[in-house]
Amino acid sequence: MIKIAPSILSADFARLAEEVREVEKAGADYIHIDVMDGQFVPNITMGPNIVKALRPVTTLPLDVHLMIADPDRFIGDFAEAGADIITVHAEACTHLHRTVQLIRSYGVKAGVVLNPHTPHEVLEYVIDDLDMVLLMTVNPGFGGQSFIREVVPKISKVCAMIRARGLSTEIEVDGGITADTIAECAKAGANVFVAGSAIYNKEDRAAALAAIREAGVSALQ
Ligand SMILES: O=C(CO)[C@H](O)[C@H](O)COP(=O)(O)O
Ligand SMILES: [Fe+2]
Repeated sequence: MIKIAPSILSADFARLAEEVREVEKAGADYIHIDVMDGQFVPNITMGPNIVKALRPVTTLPLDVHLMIADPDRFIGDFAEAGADIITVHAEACTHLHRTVQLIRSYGVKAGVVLNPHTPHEVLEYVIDDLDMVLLMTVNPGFGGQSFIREVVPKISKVCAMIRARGLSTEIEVDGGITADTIAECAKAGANVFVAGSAIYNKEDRAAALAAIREAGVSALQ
């Protein structure tokens, strides 16, 4: 099954509620919220206040991607603001296992994100506790970057790891996902696709979302 998670990073921030409602109406599965701190990544975006403001706007799961150093400091704030899924970068956590347990302690789904250069083996001792693995297909920090194709074999490796253990962990990919790049990710085993600029930079967001989903679905047929 293909799930599409529009990233509001490329939405019009002055009309955020309408922008979220528009993609919900267009059939989005998750709302992807990119949190950047100007330290782990060279950009600053949104905090728990935005998650809290958007919580009553949509019934879709809020998929909160934390690109922040030492995320333990803010996990409680994002959980209380209404996040349904919180993903943290393995590269930003000194005690990744502890951080995963902290997310779960709030009853929130937990995910670990890997940068393009980070090997999948880092998941080995936490995978049993994860609801989601997020594989970056760009270096995090900005929307609208080009897809890094070298990550595709890592999708297959994570998929094999999950299947070997009989888990149902979701595999999300993020960065440069379009109707052209989704197919190879879907074939490799990803099932959740973040798309920011490929949806929000288009005039007809519903058509853009449908085209991306259709390309993913036909890749699996
Ligand atoms: O995490 C991110 C960047 O760090 C964003 O989710 C991602 O880049 C989405 O933007 P686009 O689809 O335009 O690449
Ligand atoms: Fe993201």
